[in-house]
Amino acid sequence: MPQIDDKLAPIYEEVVRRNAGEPEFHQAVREVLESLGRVVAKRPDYLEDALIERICEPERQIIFRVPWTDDKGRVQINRGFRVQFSSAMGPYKGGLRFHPSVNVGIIKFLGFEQIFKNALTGLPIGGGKGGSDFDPKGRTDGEIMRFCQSFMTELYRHLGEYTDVPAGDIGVGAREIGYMFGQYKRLTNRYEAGVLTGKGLFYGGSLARKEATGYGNTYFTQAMLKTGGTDFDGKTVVVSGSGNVAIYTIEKVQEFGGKVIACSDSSGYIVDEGGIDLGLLKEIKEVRRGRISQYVRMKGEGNGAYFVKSGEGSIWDVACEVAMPSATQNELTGKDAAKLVKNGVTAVGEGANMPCTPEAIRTFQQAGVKFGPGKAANAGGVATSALEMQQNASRDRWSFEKTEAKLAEIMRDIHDSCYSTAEEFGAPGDYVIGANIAGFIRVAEPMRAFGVI
Ligand SMILES: NC(=O)C1=CN([C@@H]2O[C@H](COP(=O)(O)OP(=O)(O)OC[C@H]3O[C@@H](n4cnc5c(N)ncnc54)[C@H](O)[C@@H]3O)[C@@H](O)[C@H]2O)C=CC1
Ligand SMILES: O=C(O)CCC(=O)C(=O)O
Repeated sequence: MPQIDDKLAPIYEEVVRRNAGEPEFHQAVREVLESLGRVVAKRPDYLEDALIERICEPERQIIFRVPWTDDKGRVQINRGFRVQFSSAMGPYKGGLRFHPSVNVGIIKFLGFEQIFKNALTGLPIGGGKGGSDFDPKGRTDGEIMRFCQSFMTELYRHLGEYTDVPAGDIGVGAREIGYMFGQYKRLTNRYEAGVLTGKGLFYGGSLARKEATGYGNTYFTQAMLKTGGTDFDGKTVVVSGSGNVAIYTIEKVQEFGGKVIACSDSSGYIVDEGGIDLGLLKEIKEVRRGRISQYVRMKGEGNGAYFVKSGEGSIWDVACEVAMPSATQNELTGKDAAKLVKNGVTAVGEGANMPCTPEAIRTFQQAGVKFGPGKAANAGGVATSALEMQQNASRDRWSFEKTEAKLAEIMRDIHDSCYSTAEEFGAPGDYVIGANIAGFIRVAEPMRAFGVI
């Protein structure tokens, strides 16, 4: 297991002590601190003024009650969160997650990752994350609307285009952003378009934001493949998940000539050896909001597609050359990684946040698999959110082509800065170290300029 430098180990111990029972947050902090040993060896001044300790402590954490009424007239209670982690680079920026597994530790890990990810984009956005333990599964539009309105009725006072700008994440897409924007507008009596991103195209949303995270991961992974003189063309690819990130990863990989043969949801995974039919997948997931097993039923018997129920196998048992985990944290374990390596995987691009466990990352890196960590590889979503903010601030609207071209350029820049930073700090080819160090330096500099705050 990689070690934390002696000078940084007490910081990690204090994070664990102060944030007891939050293993995902510990995991995210540990990975960054493991990388930073190389930085403080060269630049011991970064140890001054508790700068690293301050990065590990959120600027503000908000936890609130969200009461709402279901369709049967019963009052339901959920818990809402917003962790405003770092405003060193700009207003807090990061998504909202609605999922029953949400707790403060999950939101803190996501907010912490977001600081470095947002810094890597080179755009002026700080790091934050929020959400609720609300489960949207099986809820009607009316229930979703009442929940979103209640959630925003508390959260609105902490937001603003210069303060904190949320967007979507798991369980939060254009429908939820629409309800929340409507309630924000009503409560504040302000048409403040830049307060949320991922908005619908009729009221200030950006073209290509919906596609951006999946497309961005595909651009990043393509850049990694190119360092080995290859690309997606003709490669077999597995993408976990079947939500926003997964769908638009599949779309771009197919455009680049790759063949995506499997995807999943929390009920299980499907394999289609002929290549996923994206039109059918979108119909099931974006229109019907259905389960992934419907793919096999709708495709019809004898068409080479099959479904494996959750618990009866893992999507990572499916052999592929490129793996793009795009569902949730710690979904790909050391055992899964060993299986993928045995089956010939050559590159992994993380679409989700922290989908690979530390053991999985180690297994990939030791086997020489090119590994793109989420905070770099999936930064295209938040980068395009920042482009949405630019369009809102200038009352402008860019074409899909212009926005995607900027996204592609940002992803190439992120790739190149991770690659060159890893080399500079003596770890060539290690994108984890490259991303952590490049992101850290960008945040550390303004923090020092601001003094002890
Ligand atoms: N939406 C965005 O722009 C960005 C999202 N991400 C990350 O990408 C991942 C996916 O997010 P979205 O596609 O936006 O969410 P989504 O809600 O559209 O889709 C999530 C997908 O993951 C699956 N999933 C969730 N929990 C699971 C579990 N425990 N086991 C198996 N499958 C599970 C769901 O069934 C669904 O297919 C998350 O880790 C999110 O934090 C990262 C950067 C930006
Ligand atoms: O677009 C955004 O502001 C947030 C995207 C996000 O939540 C993420 O990058 O994980």
